[in-house]
Amino acid sequence: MLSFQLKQIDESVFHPFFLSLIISLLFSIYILIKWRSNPSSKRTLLPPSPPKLPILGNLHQLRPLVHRSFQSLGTKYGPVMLLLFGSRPVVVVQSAEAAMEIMKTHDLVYASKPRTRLSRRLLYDLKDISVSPYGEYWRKLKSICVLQLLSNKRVQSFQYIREEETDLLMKDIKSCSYSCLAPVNLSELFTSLSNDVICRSAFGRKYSEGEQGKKFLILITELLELLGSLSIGDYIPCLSWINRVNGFDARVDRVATEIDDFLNQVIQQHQMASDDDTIKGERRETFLDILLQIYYKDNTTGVSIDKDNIKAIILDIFAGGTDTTSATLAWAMTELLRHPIVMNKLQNEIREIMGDKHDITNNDLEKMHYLKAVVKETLRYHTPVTLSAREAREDATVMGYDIAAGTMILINAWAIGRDPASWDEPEKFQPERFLHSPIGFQGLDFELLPFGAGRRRCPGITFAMANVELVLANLLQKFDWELPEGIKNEDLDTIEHLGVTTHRENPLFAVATHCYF
Ligand code: HEM
Repeated sequence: MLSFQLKQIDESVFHPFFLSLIISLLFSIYILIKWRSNPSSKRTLLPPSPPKLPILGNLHQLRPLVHRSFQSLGTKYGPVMLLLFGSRPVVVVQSAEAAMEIMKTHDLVYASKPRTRLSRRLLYDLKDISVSPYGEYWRKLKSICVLQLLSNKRVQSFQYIREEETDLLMKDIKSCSYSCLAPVNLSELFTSLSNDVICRSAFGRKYSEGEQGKKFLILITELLELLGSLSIGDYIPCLSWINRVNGFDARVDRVATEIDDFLNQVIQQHQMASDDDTIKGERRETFLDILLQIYYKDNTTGVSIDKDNIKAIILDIFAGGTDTTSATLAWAMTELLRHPIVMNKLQNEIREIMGDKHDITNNDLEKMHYLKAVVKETLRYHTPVTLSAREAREDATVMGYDIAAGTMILINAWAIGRDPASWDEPEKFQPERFLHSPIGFQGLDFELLPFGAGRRRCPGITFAMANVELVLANLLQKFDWELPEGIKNEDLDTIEHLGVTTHRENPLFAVATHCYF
């Protein structure tokens, strides 16, 4: 019996497979010893990492509101953590200091955006600005976008559009809410207003009106919800069948097709309207005209674009300019309704500055310091884009940790805005903290990053803030506000909805109780 076993061992040891295994093992040990004894070789220092499961990595530790899961993991594993989404390494950054290393010190290294199957399918194979890889194409398009639509000068020139749309909103509220003391759906009104202002500025007309318009706004919300979700097939390819079985892929295809149809119509209608206006001599060049001129081979910008490029950029403007602005307005009104003292103080400031004057101008807004503090505090406390994504273009470091090329980086701007290392009582809504503080949201102060920072910083800051300040100031100058009967201020919910933009899960309803115009 014993001899039989030894014979078996002898035979297996000299089997060619085992021989090669032993040789490679000895070789690896030799390489390891040599590597350790060589002082010039560097050992990889990876960021701390929570325990992982095979195949899933850390995905099982994430809840739908991912920014909150990251924050709670961060209390245990620190401000720079390495997670595995399936087999994909993802570094999560949650302190001002670490964010500064990514978005300032090594900004060029981290200037690309992660590519996923989902963003390829929904954003024209990464042809838009927000997910396009760092390079000449992205640089040219972003500069066209800034120059022709989002620069200070352009934003000034759209003042009349903001004023007209804000005026319409006030009249709507007066007739719907104030005249019969009925609750008004502020979330819905903010979405239409934000979309109308950006569409009139960029494309020369509105798209939110009628049944078709309502469908389009729902489509944009659905797009952002899909883009903000974790698609299992992107991280665990062997489980991508789940996306087919649970209907996720079908939903993505439907949204991509419906958006494409809609954008084709936008371009077609724009070209027809432009021809009509040219004949009537009423031509006013829009951002879309400029894109179409580049498309028709006007190569003075040094960039050539096809129709998919145009559609991808229009989509950026629709999505970037609608959801973020309306979410900011809805969160600001939510917190004002939850904090009547703050609301009162803001109303007093606005009404004192305005006196008997009806129309609020840019000059008036400049004097409203408490209004600016309320907006900043809203962006800190309810950061609309909670996570900014980057990809390491080459091997690099963050806070002394090694980061391999291709690693996805997620900067949790929401958690940074609530980091006790940077803020006193971060869980309280206190606009006063900004009254005597130089901290701004332009991307220079890394404890407040609602618009990101560095090369990939949001180009729409001036556009968005001009709109948010004007609408908020008008809402509080022209009306007194209360919650619908039966809801106490402190009971108003702040439940968040998942998506690229984190907005309210439930629409915000309020009643305009007094009207001052
Ligand atoms: C309150 C309003 C807004 C917020 C909070 C916001 C926030 C952001 C954030 C966090 C980013 C990513 C920055 C980064 O990765 O560092 C971004 C990118 C971008 N935003 Fe905004 N945004 C707002 C309004 C707008 C508006 C009005 C537009 C234009 C109509 C716009 C267009 C864009 C574009 C094109 C990008 C991509 C930039 C790039 O990748 O280089 N955003 N925005």
